[in-house]
Amino acid sequence: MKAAMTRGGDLDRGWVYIYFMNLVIFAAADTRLPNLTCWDSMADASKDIVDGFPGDKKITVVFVLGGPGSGKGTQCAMIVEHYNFTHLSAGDLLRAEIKSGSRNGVMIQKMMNEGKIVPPEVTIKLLQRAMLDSAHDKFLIDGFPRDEENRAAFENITKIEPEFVLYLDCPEDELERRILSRNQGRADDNIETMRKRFRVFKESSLPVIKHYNLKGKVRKVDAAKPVDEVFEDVKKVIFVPLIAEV
Ligand SMILES: Nc1ncnc2c1ncn2[C@@H]1O[C@H](COP(=O)(O)OP(=O)(O)OP(=O)(O)O)[C@@H](O)[C@H]1O
Ligand SMILES: O=c1ccn([C@@H]2O[C@H](COP(=O)(O)O)[C@@H](O)[C@H]2O)c(=O)[nH]1
Repeated sequence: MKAAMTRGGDLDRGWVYIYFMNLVIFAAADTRLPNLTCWDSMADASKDIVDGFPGDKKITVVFVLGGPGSGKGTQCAMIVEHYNFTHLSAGDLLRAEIKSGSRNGVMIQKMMNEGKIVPPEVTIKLLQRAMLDSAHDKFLIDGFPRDEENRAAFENITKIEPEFVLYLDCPEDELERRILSRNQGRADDNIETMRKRFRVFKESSLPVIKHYNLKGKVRKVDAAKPVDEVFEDVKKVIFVPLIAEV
């Protein structure tokens, strides 16, 4: 009897064990639910980088490329005063991402400090969000795409090809002089990082310019001249024949 009771007790304990194990499994499944939801919402969050642009709105993009300090930001600011364009600087968007404390911030900061190019999925997502948030349909995209990987990814994801590329051509010694006297507190404006950035420009960004040149899409300007003279060339040679002044 005692043995039977014990066996019975063992059986009871067995059922209790199974019951609790089931509870644990259900509870575990339950705690996984928010994770699954989180994955779903992550998929949603990344949706905007894979779906191109909504509607039939025609988006006009001009890429503005040139070495570090060639005057991309300066010329873009002048262009938006005269033409109906919105200026998006890839570098500024990345710096804002660092400041926002996002989980990519540390990685972006490290890449920038070394003059390296941030992975396309990060930069394209920021650009695409900025374009979607804007009511505009004409964009000057400054400092992007920095390499062939970024160029191909941008075209594949957004289905946008630039109208043309504004290439600000400037020799290295002038770029160095400008960067070292810019005085905006940028961590990458020092001689060592500047040289790395220039090397990356030659090795990775020039092939992008060559790619578009083969398609007849590059408008090159001598950016070593004084600011106003560069703008005269930008204006007369490039924008006037193509786009009406506002
Ligand atoms: N044509 C020019 N002549 C002399 N100085 C210039 C000229 N254009 C811009 N600068 C100056 O050179 C510095 C770099 O210019 P800017 O920030 O416009 O270059 P950038 O190409 O946007 O640089 P980065 O790629 O590093 O962001 C600034 O201090 C700016 O005032
Ligand atoms: O498409 C881009 C643009 C920029 N970066 C990184 O940012 C720095 C600074 O860019 P600026 O255009 O000079 O403001 C650049 O050296 C890269 O490290 C990038 O990775 N991708």
